[in-house]
Amino acid sequence: MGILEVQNVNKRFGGLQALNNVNLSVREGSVHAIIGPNGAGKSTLLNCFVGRLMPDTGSVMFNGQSLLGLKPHEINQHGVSRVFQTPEIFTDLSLWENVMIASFARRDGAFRLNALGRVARDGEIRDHAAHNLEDVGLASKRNMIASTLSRGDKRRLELAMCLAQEPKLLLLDEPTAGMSRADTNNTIDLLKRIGEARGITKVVIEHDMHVVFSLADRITVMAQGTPIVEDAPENIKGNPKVQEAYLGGAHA
Ligand SMILES: Nc1ncnc2c1ncn2[C@@H]1O[C@H](COP(=O)(O)OP(=O)(O)OP(=O)(O)O)[C@@H](O)[C@H]1O
Repeated sequence: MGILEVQNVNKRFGGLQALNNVNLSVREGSVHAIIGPNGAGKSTLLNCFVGRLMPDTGSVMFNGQSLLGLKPHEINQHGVSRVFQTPEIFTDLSLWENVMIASFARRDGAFRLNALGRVARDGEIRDHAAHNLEDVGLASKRNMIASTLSRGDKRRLELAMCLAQEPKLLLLDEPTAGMSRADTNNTIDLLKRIGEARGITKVVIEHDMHVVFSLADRITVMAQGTPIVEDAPENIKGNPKVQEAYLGGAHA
């Protein structure tokens, strides 16, 4: 039994079957990549894990509890955090303030900007935020305003905000999209280091195969809304079904 268990999930947008009977089991402590061509349903599936979309049918269980019907912040409080393709950060605030708000949300359940004055005087929150900024390598930039950061640093900041909520499951939606090769490699190292130190289970959606094969210990390949192969990374590349999916052929 995995920490995340998805059974028979279907999601239709009008005439389009975006998810077609999806089953997925994510083992605790693993890095599970979900790959597949554009439009395969990867983001739709992730959205069903975090309360942004409700599947038409099926179940999504995390740690033995159903996530369906819960609000995004309630799912967050269950220990599921998501890093988005476009970082969701407070651009007018300092890095320090951003992470303090996330640390506070861990206790309070929601991001509250109006609590910032009180939060900033809370020693435990300050220490917690400092620790998480340190972990992603942004401690020296903590007083900078978030909007002035490079794209790579913005994503690191968002990661620090996710970590501040102490997730058990971290969902990463193209964590290196738009990054230079150097930044991509730094992010891979960072995610590996954090995974080992904190034992967080990760689900990664990614198009960059260098990232996928550097991080994942299990890969699910989706095509046309359905998982067509699940296997260890070393068995994925040579799989004819995977090659067919990427060449644009309809799967059997
Ligand atoms: N809110 C929506 N309304 C209508 N159609 C949608 C919606 N969201 C996604 N789709 C469609 O559902 C299908 C699956 O989209 P999804 O974004 O999940 O694919 P993906 O595998 O994440 O693709 P990509 O790798 O390009 O991000 C696509 O055909 C997409 O156009």
